Amino acid sequence: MEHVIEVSELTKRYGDTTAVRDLSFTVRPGHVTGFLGPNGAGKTTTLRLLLGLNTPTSGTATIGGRDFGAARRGLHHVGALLDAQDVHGGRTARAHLRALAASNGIERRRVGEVLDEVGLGDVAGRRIGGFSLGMKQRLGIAAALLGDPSVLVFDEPLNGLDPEGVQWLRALLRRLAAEGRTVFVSSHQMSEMELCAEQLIVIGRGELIAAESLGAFAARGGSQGVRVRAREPERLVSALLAEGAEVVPGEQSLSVTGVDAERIGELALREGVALGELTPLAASLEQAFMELTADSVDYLTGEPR
Ligand SMILES: Nc1ncnc2c1ncn2[C@@H]1O[C@H](COP(=O)(O)OP(=O)(O)OP(=O)(O)O)[C@@H](O)[C@H]1O
Repeated sequence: MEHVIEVSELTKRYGDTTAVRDLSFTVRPGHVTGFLGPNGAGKTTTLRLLLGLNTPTSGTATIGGRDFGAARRGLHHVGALLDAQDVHGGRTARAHLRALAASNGIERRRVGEVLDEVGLGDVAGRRIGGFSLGMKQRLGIAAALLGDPSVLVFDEPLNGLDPEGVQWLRALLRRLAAEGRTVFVSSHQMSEMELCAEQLIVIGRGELIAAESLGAFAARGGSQGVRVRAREPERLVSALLAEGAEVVPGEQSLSVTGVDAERIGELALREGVALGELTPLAASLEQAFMELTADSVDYLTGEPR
């Protein structure tokens, strides 16, 4: 319970705009949970409410059963990265982290440890103003890790990282979760999440679309049929059509829908047709995400839908 993020009937309105609407979900420790939604879906708003940086219009967002803003338990409990650009450019990376450590009662030696952890050890004495976005993301992650917290909240942390940086961060997120921490990471791109998140919270227009495992989410995309390759397919095609399947011949293979792979295998055996390939085609996570959020890739208006 100590590490659980609980959002309950959360609503945030800005004037006529409802950024988050009656949102409820739970994030548990032990695995990476991806927080997905198209631009403007309300992810940043939700994370700011969770961290006590804004006040909800109604509902609650708690960490470990308590309102994080009011509890003020600091970097030891929750480490967060919201906006990597929001740092004092005149300071060096080391000075920035030392100041944070001092104001949070964290030992100085942690500064060196987290700088090495995020790969900034060699540039610790350089001014942050000269850092690339990717380096600032790494610095923001170092700051979040400073207090060795049990809960980590990152808003779009993969933004600006190069491919090596993306791989590094995915591995770090997975490791932090495997250590038993709660790791909640937002992104507007499914492709960023599918290689590291095990659980997904998907929102659109401020409302919950899905809260489930990656596997369950992928299954929503449905089947895209079965690819079949056979040297002499004519008899198999007749048998498939007789079963009510739809068969679309391609250059090298057949695309079969309406009959599953197991039944196609049985029919091929019965007809004495040798198969070179029998591949059920699953819809990609990206497709499932696009389909489910298709109605929400629009900016919010004050008008009721
Ligand atoms: N301070 C604010 N005042 C007015 N409207 C706001 C404010 N903050 C957010 N909004 C609006 O609330 C909606 C949700 O924004 P939010 O930044 O939370 O979305 P997001 O999912 O994080 O999007 P992105 O991926 O683009 O960062 C948007 O329509 C945004 O314009």
